[in-house]
Amino acid sequence: MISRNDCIQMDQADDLANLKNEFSLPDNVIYLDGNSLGARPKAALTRAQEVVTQEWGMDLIRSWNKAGWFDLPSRLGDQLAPLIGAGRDEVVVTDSTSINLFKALAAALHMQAAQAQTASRRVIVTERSNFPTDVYIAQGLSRWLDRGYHLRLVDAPEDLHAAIDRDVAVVMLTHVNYRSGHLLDMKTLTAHAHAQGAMMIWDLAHSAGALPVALNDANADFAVGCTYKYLNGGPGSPAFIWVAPKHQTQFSHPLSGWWGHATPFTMDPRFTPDPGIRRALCGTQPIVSLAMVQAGLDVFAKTNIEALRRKSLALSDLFIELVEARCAAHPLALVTPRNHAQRGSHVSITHPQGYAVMQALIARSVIGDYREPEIMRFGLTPLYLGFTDVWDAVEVLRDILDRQDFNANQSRDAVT
Ligand SMILES: Cc1ncc(COP(=O)(O)O)c(C=O)c1O
Ligand SMILES: Nc1ccccc1C(=O)C[C@H](N)C(=O)O
Repeated sequence: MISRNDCIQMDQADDLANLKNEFSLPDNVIYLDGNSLGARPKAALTRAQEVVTQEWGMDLIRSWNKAGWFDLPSRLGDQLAPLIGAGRDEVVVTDSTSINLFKALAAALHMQAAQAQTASRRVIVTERSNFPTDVYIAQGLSRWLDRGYHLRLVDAPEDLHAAIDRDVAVVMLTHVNYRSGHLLDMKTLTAHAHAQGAMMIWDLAHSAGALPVALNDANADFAVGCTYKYLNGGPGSPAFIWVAPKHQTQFSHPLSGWWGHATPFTMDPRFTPDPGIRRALCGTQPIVSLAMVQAGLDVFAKTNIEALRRKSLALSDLFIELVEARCAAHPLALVTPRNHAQRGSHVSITHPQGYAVMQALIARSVIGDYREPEIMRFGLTPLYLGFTDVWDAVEVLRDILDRQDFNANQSRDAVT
């Protein structure tokens, strides 16, 4: 069995170990929640100071031009694009994932309704276990359109193929499931959706910055995702939206605000969409928060996503192996697939007292989170975690379980 010393040696041999220095993390905390809120890049503080004191404080309104605030959604989109297999002028960083999904779904339904072969289709396919906001947005939009659109909720990844048939207008899937950590095969599912005449939207919330994504190669239609998880943009930092180049001129969504206009400062009462990806914008962006996204993205310029993926899988393999070996006496069950091709960058494990056990871990500075039902989630973020951290985290888990050192009557916080 792997020892702590082995882990120390693995850290010493790890080319990516230095990247941890790019982040500010409290001493003695083992942070296993980068899948929900990424750690703070050190550069974020300097950047925030610059934006607040110089750009806002001194340059005031001039910063929309001088500091490039107005172009920031596109500049950051271009910087993010290579991480998701997209090109220049294909991505903007803006709004929230929920809102971007609304735009993408509205645009996809609109495009399908405009084609004779697909106009009568009314089914939107997603997974029942998708992150609830995705399901809610699709339900909300369907209700609002009032044209009979409805969701087909699929219960298991292996049932997706059969559920995507010729009644389907749009398939809307999350690449890595927030709860199970299950990674879907983007290329195969996209090809199948297209073969059935459906359009394909991917939510990359748990894959952007966590593993290589190849949107153009997979021939996907639209994608959205957030920047506050593996991209380390900060709490509530704006999300992104990608529109395949071939769809950009038809991409039309109902949130046609002035930032999506071709010439916003002509103040024309008629809406003429920007010819390119900026038509996906709506209105004024939270510049201070948006500026932090750059600090997160800059870290990726110092490494590459393939190397990060290799380390992420090595960390999650180690975590699974150690939990199974050291906590074998306890009622734990692995939810996340063992197969690398089906695993994202977090590992989910159930325990009947999952919430209480997670609170006990957090009290001992091993920070993960909890999702219903009974799931403890552990994010294995290769940018700032080492192999010894994994060993130490499992040791704390073992100790808590062996000594039953958790409070089964633990009351729930608002955020779990
Ligand atoms: C798959 C997925 N989509 C969307 C979201 C969140 O969307 P929003 O940032 O709009 O709250 C999350 C997590 O919060 C998520 O896991
Ligand atoms: N945005 C948040 C705000 C508060 C608490 C959690 C989140 C998350 O991002 C949850 C995450 N999407 C999840 O996979 O559970």
